[in-house]
Amino acid sequence: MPSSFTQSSIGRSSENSVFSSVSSFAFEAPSADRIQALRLQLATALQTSLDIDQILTLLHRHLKAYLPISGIHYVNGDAMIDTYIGRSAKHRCQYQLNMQKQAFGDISFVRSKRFSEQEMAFIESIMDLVIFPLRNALKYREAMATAMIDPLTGLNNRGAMAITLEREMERARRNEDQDLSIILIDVDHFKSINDRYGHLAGDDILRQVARVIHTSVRRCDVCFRYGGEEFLICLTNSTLELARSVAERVRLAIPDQVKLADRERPVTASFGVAHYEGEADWPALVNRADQALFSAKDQGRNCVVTSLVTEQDALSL
Ligand SMILES: Nc1nc2c(ncn2[C@@H]2O[C@H](COP(=O)(O)OP(=O)(O)OP(=O)(O)O)[C@@H](O)[C@H]2O)c(=O)[nH]1
Repeated sequence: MPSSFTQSSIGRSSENSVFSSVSSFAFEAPSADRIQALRLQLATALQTSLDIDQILTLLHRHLKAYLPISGIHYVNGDAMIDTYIGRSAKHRCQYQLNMQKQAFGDISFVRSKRFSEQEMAFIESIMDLVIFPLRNALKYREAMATAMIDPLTGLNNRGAMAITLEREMERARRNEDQDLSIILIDVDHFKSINDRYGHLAGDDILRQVARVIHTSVRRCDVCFRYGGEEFLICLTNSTLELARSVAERVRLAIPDQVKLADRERPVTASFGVAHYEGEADWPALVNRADQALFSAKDQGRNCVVTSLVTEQDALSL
């Protein structure tokens, strides 16, 4: 842990400089012993979590025992975080969190009554305990996001896919009338593209295909690189017919938008589509899409095949 952190690295926002000189209710500054006890409790509690909302909730809970506050607002533009714990209110006391020239966002304490200088001094006496857990939580969040992204295409990777499919299948199970479909996509004759144009050109084709897939679906649909030259789209609230029409749209867009250097031959892909029918786990659902994809390859490639579940199949799911 860097030891150079000082109180001055918490920048109190200038907008808080307008405060009434007399607090609208009596705030009795805790004794040095009580502050010491709070610091110990807080330090112990805040280091139990790497979740930003949970850290703020713990901070809110501990502070409330000493100082009446309605809520805590935390904003970090770089990390795209804007989160509120508790209730919003008119007055705020805001701090910029900085450590070793790095910014970790702005934190505001809010309530309906103005904060006095004494109260702000009290808040500042514990603020150094907040910055380390928040910094660790931000780093953890960033690491998790990186671990879920395929570096070549920028799409979500297979690990993220397993988590998403399990979550969406669970949701569809809970809400029985909610549809869920997936599309498995495999670039046709990709080995020959690599062989003829080289591996780097092959990589470029994969990036272009990923872009076409990503831009052809709704914002709520999630796209993954399943592996090699295979991609998967998870379509929430989508029937088999809707998923089929999306697959058809992507199928037509690929040869239109993906370009090989010499433009001699179009790049195409084959598609397998499956609707969730109560499978026990995600590999069972992907396996049905894979069988449909296999049929698409067998039927000459550059086509969409949907997986139809017979009554007999449904019984064995
Ligand atoms: N450039 C590049 N190639 C990859 C990557 N991952 C897998 N491949 C190649 O993708 C090719 C896939 O070939 P096959 O599985 O034979 O499939 P295909 O040639 O597309 O044939 P069909 O699927 O039957 O149309 C292999 O040559 C792999 O080496 C990658 O990240 N970049």
